[in-house]
Amino acid sequence: MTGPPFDFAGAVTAGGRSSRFGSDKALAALEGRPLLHHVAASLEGCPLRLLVAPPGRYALPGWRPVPDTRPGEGPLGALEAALQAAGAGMGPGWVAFAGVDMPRLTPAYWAALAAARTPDAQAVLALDDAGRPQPLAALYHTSLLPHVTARLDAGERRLRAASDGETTVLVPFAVVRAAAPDALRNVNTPADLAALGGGRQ
Ligand SMILES: Nc1nc2c(ncn2[C@@H]2O[C@H](COP(=O)(O)OP(=O)(O)OP(=O)(O)O)[C@@H](O)[C@H]2O)c(=O)[nH]1
Ligand SMILES: [Mg+2]
Repeated sequence: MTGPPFDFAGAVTAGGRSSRFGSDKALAALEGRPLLHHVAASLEGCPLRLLVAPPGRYALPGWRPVPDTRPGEGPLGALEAALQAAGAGMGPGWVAFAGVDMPRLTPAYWAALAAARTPDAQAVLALDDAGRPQPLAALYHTSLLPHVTARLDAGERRLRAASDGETTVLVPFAVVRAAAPDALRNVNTPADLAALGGGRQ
């Protein structure tokens, strides 16, 4: 699947341990393709595509491998690596940052988030059906990098600490659902994958 041309970089983070899944969930199959490919397909329209993962673990044609700045420290560290690489690769701008375990993300989902950007915004997060912001399928601006680095240096590891309220735009679930009904489905366990119709590879 090829998406529309986007004006933001895409970054997939795939450096986790898949401890709840029990084997590498990036490679688990859904509809004959690994989860990694599903997520990447939603971002094929990005002019710069970044895969934040341990060097050599995956090969994804057209995607630039980016090592973690803080290997094994979690997705906030991966966001730091993605913002750094995006800034170096394209200058200041927006980055669509996605977990490898969100196979129902689509170009329409990213377009809906992009349409919600405001001039002062530094992050755009979707709300789920319970009103919770979703930081693992969100847009972040490269101007957040110093803040992310400072939080990491202070010991923070929660991805939701990446942005603060004042410059974060929240997209209502109704808008998300209209664009991509299952976009926020997340695979943490084999049961999550089975619920989407997939199985372990
Ligand atoms: N690059 C990078 N990605 C990470 C890291 N830790 C987690 N992730 C990714 O962040 C996303 C969400 O993390 P989780 O759902 O907790 O995935 P996980 O850590 O592999 O799984 P669990 O071990 O079951 O928590 C997934 O895409 C992971 O691959 C890390 O240290 N580096
Ligand atoms: Mg984890």
